[in-house]
Amino acid sequence: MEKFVIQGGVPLSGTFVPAGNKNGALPILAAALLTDEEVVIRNVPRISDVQAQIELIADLGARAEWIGDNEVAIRADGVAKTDLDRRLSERIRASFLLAGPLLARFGRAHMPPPGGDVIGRRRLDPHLDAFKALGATIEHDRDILLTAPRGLTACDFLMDEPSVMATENALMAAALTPGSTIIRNAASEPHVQDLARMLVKMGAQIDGIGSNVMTVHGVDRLGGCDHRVAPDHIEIGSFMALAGVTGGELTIKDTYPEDLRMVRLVFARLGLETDMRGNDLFVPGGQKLVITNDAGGYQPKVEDGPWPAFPADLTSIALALATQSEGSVIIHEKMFENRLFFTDKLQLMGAAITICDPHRALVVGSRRLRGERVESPDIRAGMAMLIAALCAEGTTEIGNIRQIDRGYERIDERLRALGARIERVEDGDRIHAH
Ligand SMILES: CC(=O)N[C@H]1[C@@H](OP(=O)(O)OP(=O)(O)OC[C@H]2O[C@@H](n3ccc(=O)[nH]c3=O)[C@H](O)[C@@H]2O)O[C@H](CO)[C@@H](O)[C@@H]1O
Ligand SMILES: C=C(OP(=O)(O)O)C(=O)O
Repeated sequence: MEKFVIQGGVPLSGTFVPAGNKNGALPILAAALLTDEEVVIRNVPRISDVQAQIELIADLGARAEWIGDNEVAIRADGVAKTDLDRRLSERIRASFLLAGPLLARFGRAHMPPPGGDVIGRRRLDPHLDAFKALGATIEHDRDILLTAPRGLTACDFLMDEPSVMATENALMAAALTPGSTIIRNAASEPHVQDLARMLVKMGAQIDGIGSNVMTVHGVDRLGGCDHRVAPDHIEIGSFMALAGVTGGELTIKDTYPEDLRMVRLVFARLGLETDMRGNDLFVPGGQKLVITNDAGGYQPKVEDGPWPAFPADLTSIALALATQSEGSVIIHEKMFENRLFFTDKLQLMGAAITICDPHRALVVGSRRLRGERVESPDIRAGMAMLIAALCAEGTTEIGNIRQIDRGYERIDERLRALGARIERVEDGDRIHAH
């Protein structure tokens, strides 16, 4: 096991190029199973979740390999089975994204339970409802067996919640189902939009990309394509907060400004001002972070929600940022039951955080943090601890950093390039982590 050892107190400054979107690359890789032609995918983040997805696809019999530092080529003309490897499936949540393509192309998918962040129950019902609406038969024990021996049928269905991955599974299945499928109450996150754009390149026609009603005009055969994954707005938000709490001046290159509007609005409310310079995002250095109250001087809140609301994966990062902002704010994690259960680690470092209920935390900011030994339970909690450690006094050790490596490419190397004092070391002396 490895850990990070961080010396806090150094401003993070310089120019940063964000990686491709983790949650965009994972469905885009899965979509390559929809065709027997070659698919080339660029700007793929080199993270462990992507590696697991590539291994899952290769295990099915497809050719799937890195052809460059961040480029992957997949040719699924040799798929020999539709049963996912159990050990690989339980490593990532995104393994379940192989269900839609396998069901649509081969009429069958045997899905072991997926893995992923343990931040809530993470129901799969919206996926199964979509497959059922498309005409699949479902046998659900611990594993899920999906079959459609006579193929899928275009339909008009309403999701009971705008599930991101269920929308992506439905999009992929419908793209290879002749006829017009309407997906209502669909998710519209940037990665859902990016997947839809790729499916259009492969030969599907999709109306309503970016809205909550999409009509997929599916076909009986999809072609290969060459697709570049959009930049990761969650990583960009993470580095905005890293610069903000350390007082650094940071330029983040080649963003998609439309994907950053809500992040910038909420972070500005927490006192972090940023400017767009074309597609580059500029974080001025030395900002004094002050929380803006609601009109009338009332206490503000930050709450997550389906796009275009504030993204759930930045809730932990917003909470860490808020510990450094003068004032107080309620952080309301509405979508996941357990995401906030990491805040005890920040409290141990000196943050003034009160858990009001499982979904809400009151943060009273501008407390000086001190280095501690902590352990990360999930990807974004790990990033929150990195944010806290980089602005704390003294030394912090963060254990279980494989969680951070799941979602952030070469994070220590890229932080050092901005001036951070961070080392990746063997966690020989098991830290008495909190
Ligand atoms: C691999 C991948 O892409 N993972 C992302 C994907 O997970 P995933 O697709 O699994 O997440 P879902 O969008 O299905 O739902 C996330 C959670 O929010 C709840 N929910 C959802 C919609 C709603 O209106 N109300 C509500 O409470 C769900 O019950 C679930 O508990 O989307 C999540 C929400 O953006 C992100 O945190 C994950 O990083
Ligand atoms: C929750 C996340 O990932 P996953 O759904 O893959 O667990 C995340 O990317 O923050």
